[in-house]
Amino acid sequence: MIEARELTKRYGQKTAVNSLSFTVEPGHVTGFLGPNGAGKSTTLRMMLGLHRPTSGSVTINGRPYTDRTRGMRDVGALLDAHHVHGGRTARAHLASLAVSNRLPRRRVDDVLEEVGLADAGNRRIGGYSLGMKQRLGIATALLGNPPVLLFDEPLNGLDPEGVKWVRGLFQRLATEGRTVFVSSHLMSEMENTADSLVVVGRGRLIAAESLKEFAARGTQRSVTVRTPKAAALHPLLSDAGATVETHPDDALTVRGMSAPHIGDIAFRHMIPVHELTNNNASLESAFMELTADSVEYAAGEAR
Ligand SMILES: Nc1ncnc2c1ncn2[C@@H]1O[C@H](COP(=O)(O)OP(=O)(O)OP(=O)(O)O)[C@@H](O)[C@H]1O
Repeated sequence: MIEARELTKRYGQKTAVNSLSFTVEPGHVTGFLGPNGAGKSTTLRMMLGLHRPTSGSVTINGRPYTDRTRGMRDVGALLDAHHVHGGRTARAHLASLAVSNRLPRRRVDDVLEEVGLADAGNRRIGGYSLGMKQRLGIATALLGNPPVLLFDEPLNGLDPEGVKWVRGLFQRLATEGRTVFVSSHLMSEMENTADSLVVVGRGRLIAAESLKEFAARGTQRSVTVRTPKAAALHPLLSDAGATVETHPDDALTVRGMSAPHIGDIAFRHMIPVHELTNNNASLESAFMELTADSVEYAAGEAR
């Protein structure tokens, strides 16, 4: 389990991480989500002891990372897929890590196989695509077979097949009982990857809950109505108190009124309705709404 308590990091006047408290449980893929500059990388670096918190703490299974002696056997991480020596082969890169961390050499072949780089293992990393570098970064994180895994933007640069593979891998690692913490600035990436979320905006915690609970926070529910008489229906709905937006393809987006109520009004005025669809609050809209609030809130503060 990962536990952040009042975790804060300031760089001079800039507060990159602001009193963050959350826990990340084993057995789940937890998404760490926030717009660019929200403080995700800084938080991950503090988890790994690469940055010292200004105040507060973050522990992994009860201890700060810097107290740990088992290194890659305890925690595996992918921070920056580019941060590898391009002149080496992937196999040599992993082998040197295995030696310095006293890991069995066979782990190198195991993880190359696991990430689909077995055939490319003897090629120089400099010639790798971004997607291949991400796979190598994931292989590096897995090398020590650790119970806790941290990934910073691991889906970046992967093609759709690669994204599907990573999702399957993360789910499997979680099913094995590991703690899997994955950052992204895109809700669309997390939607089918994570089952829990820690959402941050401008260094502050916005939410720490399941994906389902997070989606329910979105308030922007709407109904799509398609009718050849959109121009006639629009004022009828507005007069009844709805907020209506017109689209060029005979469609209206209606807020503040239920689908049955809209249907009844149309029926009373003999207006044919070809479509009446509830648009439930999506994760994306919940994310946009909640992070927009955090930006406004933070913009008013001295930072
Ligand atoms: N070494 C540093 N010195 C000064 N400011 C920093 C430093 N590192 C990060 N910051 C600032 O702290 C804030 C948080 O940055 P961080 O990289 O942690 O965000 P992020 O959520 O990972 O963003 P992204 O999705 O863009 O990677 C940003 O405003 C960034 O400019």
